[in-house]
Amino acid sequence: MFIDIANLKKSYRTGEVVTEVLKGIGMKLDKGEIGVILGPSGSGKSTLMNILGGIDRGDSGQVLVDGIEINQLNDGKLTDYRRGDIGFVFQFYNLVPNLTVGENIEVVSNISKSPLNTDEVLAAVGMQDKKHRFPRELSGGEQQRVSIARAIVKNPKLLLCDEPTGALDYDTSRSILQLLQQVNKKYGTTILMITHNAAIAAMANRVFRLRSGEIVEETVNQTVVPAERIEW
Ligand SMILES: Nc1ncnc2c1ncn2[C@@H]1O[C@H](COP(=O)(O)OP(=O)(O)OP(=O)(O)O)[C@@H](O)[C@H]1O
Repeated sequence: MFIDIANLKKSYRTGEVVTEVLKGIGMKLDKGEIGVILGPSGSGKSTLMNILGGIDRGDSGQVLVDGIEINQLNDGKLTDYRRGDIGFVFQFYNLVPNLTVGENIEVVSNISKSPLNTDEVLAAVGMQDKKHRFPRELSGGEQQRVSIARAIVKNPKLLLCDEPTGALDYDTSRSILQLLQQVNKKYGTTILMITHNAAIAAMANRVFRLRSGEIVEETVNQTVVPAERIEW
């Protein structure tokens, strides 16, 4: 099992008030699979993703990723894990505005242990012709393609996507989802994606429904639907 989470709990304290955000989460995902986390606003999706990505820590429970118990790593090791093993894609692309597309990718590949080739990755996301453009000269969908290229150039073990199509129109969203499925096939990258959109669940191997900090339903899709055939 590539991701194996058991009884994960997380609370936040604001002044005197303690809010239990994750109440004993258990979930598993195999290597090379696509997982989708569905759930309403405030259900704990980003908190779970942040713990898996080494941005935050759980209070208790097990978070095994590729055999590493990340909840037990010291700060330095957790940073290495986050930098080396995890690719992030967010709703807003967070590209560096005064760097070109190629440079945005190279700042990551330059500090990676075994990066993929920048031109190869740009070709994989269909952006090879825009290498010398600046982010402001690109559409939202194109910027998201670049942010996916930047996430995969380090050849991450796990790609975490938080509402990757949240800011995009229908057709562009579908092309980005298609791209994520292609990345999953081409590089064998395990992908975990947060979304509000239940229709997107059809493209995943496993679907986890989160409500108030608990997984209330897990579905295994026997047939994974290609993103270009998903409609909503
Ligand atoms: N750093 C923090 N300090 C205090 N409370 C927090 C913190 N981060 C998250 N929370 C609270 O934890 C709960 C879950 O937040 P989280 O961002 O994980 O939800 P979400 O499912 O991702 O929501 P959304 O879909 O709106 O992004 C919310 O009630 C939020 O206010």
